[in-house]
Amino acid sequence: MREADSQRKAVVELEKATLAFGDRTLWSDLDLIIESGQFVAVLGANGAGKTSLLKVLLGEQSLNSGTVRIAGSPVRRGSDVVGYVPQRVGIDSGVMVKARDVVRMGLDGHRWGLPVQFGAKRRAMRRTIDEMLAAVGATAFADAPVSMLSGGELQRIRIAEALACDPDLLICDEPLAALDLRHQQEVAALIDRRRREHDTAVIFVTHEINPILPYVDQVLYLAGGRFRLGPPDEVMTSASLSALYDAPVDVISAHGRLVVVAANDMTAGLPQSLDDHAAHSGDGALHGLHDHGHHDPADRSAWRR
Ligand SMILES: Nc1ncnc2c1ncn2[C@@H]1O[C@H](COP(=O)(O)OP(=O)(O)OP(=O)(O)O)[C@@H](O)[C@H]1O
Repeated sequence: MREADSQRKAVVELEKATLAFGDRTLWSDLDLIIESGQFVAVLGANGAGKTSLLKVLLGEQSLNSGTVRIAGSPVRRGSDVVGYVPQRVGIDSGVMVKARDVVRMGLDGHRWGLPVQFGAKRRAMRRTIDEMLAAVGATAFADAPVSMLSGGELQRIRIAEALACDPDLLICDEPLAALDLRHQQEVAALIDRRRREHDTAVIFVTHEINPILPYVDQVLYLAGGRFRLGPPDEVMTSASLSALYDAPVDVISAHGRLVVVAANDMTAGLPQSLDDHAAHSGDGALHGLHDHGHHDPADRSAWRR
């Protein structure tokens, strides 16, 4: 048990949540509680409903049934208790927009055109922005135009923007996409540090779980209208994923990582194509996982419900 467990609060509360488009159910009867400081990874093939789940939490998508609450209140768009790192890496802005301007935007609910601040207010805002930039290791390029930044630098700025309003919940939609391994690890560690130091709850959609596995408390694995939810060492097993897909899936431990593999001919009849997963790793592996050496099962068990 972590020290602060007694003070943990439920940041996300999904109860019997169901989302369907037409006659296609993405997930149903989903009960998910994410407490402050908890890190939840959402996995699943293309089209499994991961981004749609995030949209529900952002107030952009209604449930067909069930309820969703964030920090004890019904969800609403633009809530400042929620920080969002979107899927796309680019920033649609003029070449002259500086990295620090993007973070400043995060302080104002993601709107451009803050009223001009003077005197003490201006200095306080500048200090806050400097702190956010320092926290994500972006001081060196704070005044660079965002159009000049690398993918990894830009993603740091996006995270600083999302964290600028000190949210209770950080929603990340594939923030590691397009980053090289070193930057994936750095960004993952950065998010982990933030949730530990500020008790920020994190929900993190990813196709590449290796860089975050050391930090994940729970995995929500979506497939074919069903899901598995629990600590990684319970969800990411051959038995668990075979049951989820209703087909043979092997979870193999290799070189300190887990790799999830499906037979090539098993996709027929499955509710979701496993080929989609294979496409991400290029060799039939569904997901590369996970360095057991970093895990602390006793720590994670605190999150079991
Ligand atoms: N508003 C909508 N109306 C109808 N269908 C939708 C709508 N939004 C999403 N879908 C469908 O729901 C499915 C799930 O989409 P979603 O974006 O949540 O998948 P995902 O798991 O995030 O996929 P990916 O890994 O490709 O990003 C897709 O088949 C998508 O076309």
